[in-house]
Amino acid sequence: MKHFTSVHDVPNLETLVQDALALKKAPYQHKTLGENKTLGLIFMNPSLRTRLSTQKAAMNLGMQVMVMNLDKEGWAIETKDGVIMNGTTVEHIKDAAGAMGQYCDIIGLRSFPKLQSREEDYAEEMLTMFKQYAGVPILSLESATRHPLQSLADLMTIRENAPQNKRPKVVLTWAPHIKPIPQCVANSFAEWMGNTDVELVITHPEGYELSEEFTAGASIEYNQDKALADADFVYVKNWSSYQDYGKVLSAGENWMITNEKMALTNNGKVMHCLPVRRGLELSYEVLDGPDSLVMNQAENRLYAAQAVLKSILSDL
Ligand SMILES: NCCC[C@H](NC(=O)CCC(=O)O)C(=O)O
Ligand SMILES: NC(=O)OP(=O)(O)O
Repeated sequence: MKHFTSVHDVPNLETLVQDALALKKAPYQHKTLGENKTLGLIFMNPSLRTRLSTQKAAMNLGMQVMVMNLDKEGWAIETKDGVIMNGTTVEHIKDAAGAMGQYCDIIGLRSFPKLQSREEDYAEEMLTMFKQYAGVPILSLESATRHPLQSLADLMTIRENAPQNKRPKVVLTWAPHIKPIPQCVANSFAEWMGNTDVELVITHPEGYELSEEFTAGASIEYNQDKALADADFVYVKNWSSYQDYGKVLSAGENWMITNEKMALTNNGKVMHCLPVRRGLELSYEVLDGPDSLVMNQAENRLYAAQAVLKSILSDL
């Protein structure tokens, strides 16, 4: 694999999932593959899981890792092409990415959407410029529109917990939040599910429709109780509106998943990428209950990252 920024970069999805599950059983099998190779992890936004799991994944493969919180520790970055830089930005992304490419064999980038302009966010300016100017493979650590490392870990988790002899019914449900949150985790999850053999139902209040670019093959059900019927997996996530871009349209009373709602499912399991606002997005009882897969997902982040890095290293 060259870059890893979406499911479309994956040459064979089944091989990648199987590889990740195999690495979970034998994490140190390829501990010299990354010898003398350096991974740079660049963060424009906070992270716990992505930062630590990707760093650990690289260490398991024998790589050296450098981490930089570019938003706080670097020079103020300009992303617009052709502007006269007589304001507050100090260096252009072209020069910053180019320089980082001199020190790293692979670069991971986290760059959230600003949720001001849909056109700007969905153009994936930062990610695209890194690809263009770093001159090395780029690994998305969550970009403006997608979170592919999370989606791979989620797919592993579904494979490990799927019912026997049944095409799993997966429900992606919108959850309440107090502030505008990106669509990227939901976009990416829907897109990955669309590339595998599951029945995907997406449920949310009207106005929260995701871009159809990501939801091909999914059905939309505005009634959450109806959507939950017979579900094997309930993936909980808040997102702000794509149509009325970046807006919170409703408080979403009665949308939080509780044990009572889970009773509508087929002994369904609950998933969330974390971090989660307990008691707002998802109830304590469900998160702490026997059907929660959130720690399973967090664990799988390590092997998802390791499988992706292994694939990129093999093609360097
Ligand atoms: N990397 C995982 C999710 C990141 C982000 N969550 C957040 O921004 C949470 C912020 C808060 O709860 O204040 C999201 O949902 O897209
Ligand atoms: N799930 C996830 O990406 O978590 P972090 O934002 O903490 O990396």
